[in-house]
Amino acid sequence: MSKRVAILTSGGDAPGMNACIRASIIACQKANYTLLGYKHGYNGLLQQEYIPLSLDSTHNLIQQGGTILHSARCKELKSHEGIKKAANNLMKAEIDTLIVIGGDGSFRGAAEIGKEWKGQILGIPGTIDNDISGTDATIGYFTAIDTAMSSIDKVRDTADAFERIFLIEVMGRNAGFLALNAALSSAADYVVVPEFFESADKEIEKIVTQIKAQRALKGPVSFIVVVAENVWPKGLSGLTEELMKHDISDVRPVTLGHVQRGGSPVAQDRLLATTLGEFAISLVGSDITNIMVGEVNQRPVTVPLHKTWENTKPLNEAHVEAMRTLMNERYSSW
Ligand SMILES: Nc1ncnc2c1ncn2[C@@H]1O[C@H](COP(=O)(O)OP(=O)(O)O)[C@@H](O)[C@H]1O
Ligand SMILES: O=P(O)(O)OC[C@H]1O[C@](O)(COP(=O)(O)O)[C@@H](O)[C@@H]1O
Repeated sequence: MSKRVAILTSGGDAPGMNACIRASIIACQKANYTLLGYKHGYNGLLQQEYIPLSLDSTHNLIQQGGTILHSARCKELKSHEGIKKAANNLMKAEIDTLIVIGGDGSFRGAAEIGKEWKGQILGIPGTIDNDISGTDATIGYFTAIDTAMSSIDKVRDTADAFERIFLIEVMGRNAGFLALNAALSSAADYVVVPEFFESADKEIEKIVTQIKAQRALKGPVSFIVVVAENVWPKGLSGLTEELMKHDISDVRPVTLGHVQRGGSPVAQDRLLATTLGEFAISLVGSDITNIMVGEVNQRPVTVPLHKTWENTKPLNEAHVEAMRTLMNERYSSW
């Protein structure tokens, strides 16, 4: 039976969102569903700002970063009036299924809409932070690791030339996935992640121990500390001040910033986005609702929306072990 499906991208944009939209368009066309795209995240839903999405939109889309539907954060949806308006607009537009590509905040919004609207709601995880429980990875995460890694490689060149200490801030909101994996893949010397951060005092002792031990062994060489955002009190300037108190100066801070959200998606993000987009459309019309589609051990799964934020996703254990041996505790036994 023909269905009217609406899709939107919400919260921080992530490379691969377009690949997911493309897969959804093609799968809808094959199933003979009408697909509409709400623009500007939930703002478009509240303003009834939508466009038809057809095969005309899919050409050269898989490789484009950002999102052709645009994204936004939407304060109004956090109020009960906003939720009611969204539900009402979905009813007026005769939508059967709403697909939300976004992070945990966007899923909270979707779950609230689900309390007021009887249609089907499907979430697809799209965020560079990878901080969503129930899926091994989120769309955009792999590209962001790559972008951060190649930026750190470049900083390493000048760090080596001057034998300097660099502090590099990586995004991730309140999670350390991006920082840890960018640090491991760029052979950084130390990484500060929220999952293991106890206090600035304890952490600074560990960092200084590693820097001094490394220098005692090798002489003046470069040292790269990757720091997850929102962890160190007063950020990189706070950490620079702490290092100066330990007689470590000539430190340079680098904040990678929003460059980490851009760029053409790498193959892993395109594959994840494509399979999740196709899988979501295969569920349209079923009685599965208020769920996120995800991937665990390379298989598609469905997860109740509330579990995506209620459960905390742990860092990969093997990555944590590698972090200890190769970075944070490398010189502990010297
Ligand atoms: N508790 C909530 N109730 C309703 N809507 C929410 C809630 N939390 C977030 N949202 C909506 O989702 C949008 C995106 O959330 P945000 O946390 O900024 O990004 P992300 O989805 O990437 O985590 C918010 O701007 C808001 O419109
Ligand atoms: O784009 P803004 O509003 O500056 O937000 C920055 C935040 O967005 C992100 O890039 C992505 O986070 P979300 O996917 O949760 O929106 C975070 O890593 C960062 O903390």
